Amino acid sequence: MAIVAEQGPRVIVLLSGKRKCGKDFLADALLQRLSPDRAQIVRISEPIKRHWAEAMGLDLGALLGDGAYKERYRKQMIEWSEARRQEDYGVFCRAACTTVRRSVCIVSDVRRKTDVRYFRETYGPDRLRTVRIEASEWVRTGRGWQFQAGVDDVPSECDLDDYRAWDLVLTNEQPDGVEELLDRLVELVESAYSAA
Ligand SMILES: Nc1ncnc2c1ncn2[C@@H]1O[C@H](COP(=O)(O)OP(=O)(O)OP(=O)(O)O)[C@@H](O)[C@H]1O
Repeated sequence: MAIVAEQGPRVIVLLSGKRKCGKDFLADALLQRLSPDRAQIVRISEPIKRHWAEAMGLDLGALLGDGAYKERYRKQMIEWSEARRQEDYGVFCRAACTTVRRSVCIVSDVRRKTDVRYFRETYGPDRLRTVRIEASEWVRTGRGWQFQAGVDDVPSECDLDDYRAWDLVLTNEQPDGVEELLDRLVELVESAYSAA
């Protein structure tokens, strides 16, 4: 039986979606709207990339960015991290959360049902809000997405495709529609904040 943390953030927003749907983009924009004094972004992939950068002598900053560099190592990182998760499904969520200091935590790369489970068990369901970001393959291709076997057809990309309990589903396709998406995200956070 998991023990729910009494301390920690007042609201946790979990962002999920296919590659290049705009998870990082919207997380950054939401952070600016809420203010970095109050909110922060947490990436479950950060401890994975840190491990890889150290073990392989790679550039951690480039691995964390949205450029081509991380794509070179994505498949290997997925395989390595999958093996670690088999032993302990919360291993990377726990490691990523050691940096949590602010009252609103935006987790920008939720990929598995066990990620959602970890946050629900650790912080309790009342503080949690889940968001699915959608964009068509056409739009994602325009942002640099290309199908890659071993990346786009494995659980890290597909495990949440059949999850239906999202608190909010957003379509992020229009550059001029961002303000409306942010309004809806802020509303979700503020309602959770006042209820907490
Ligand atoms: N609404 C938008 N308007 C303009 N550019 C956008 C929008 N959404 C995303 N982008 C751009 O598309 C690219 C991919 O977005 P982003 O890196 O946020 O995707 P992601 O879902 O985090 O991808 P990955 O899963 O590969 O990390 C980035 O260059 C980002 O700036």
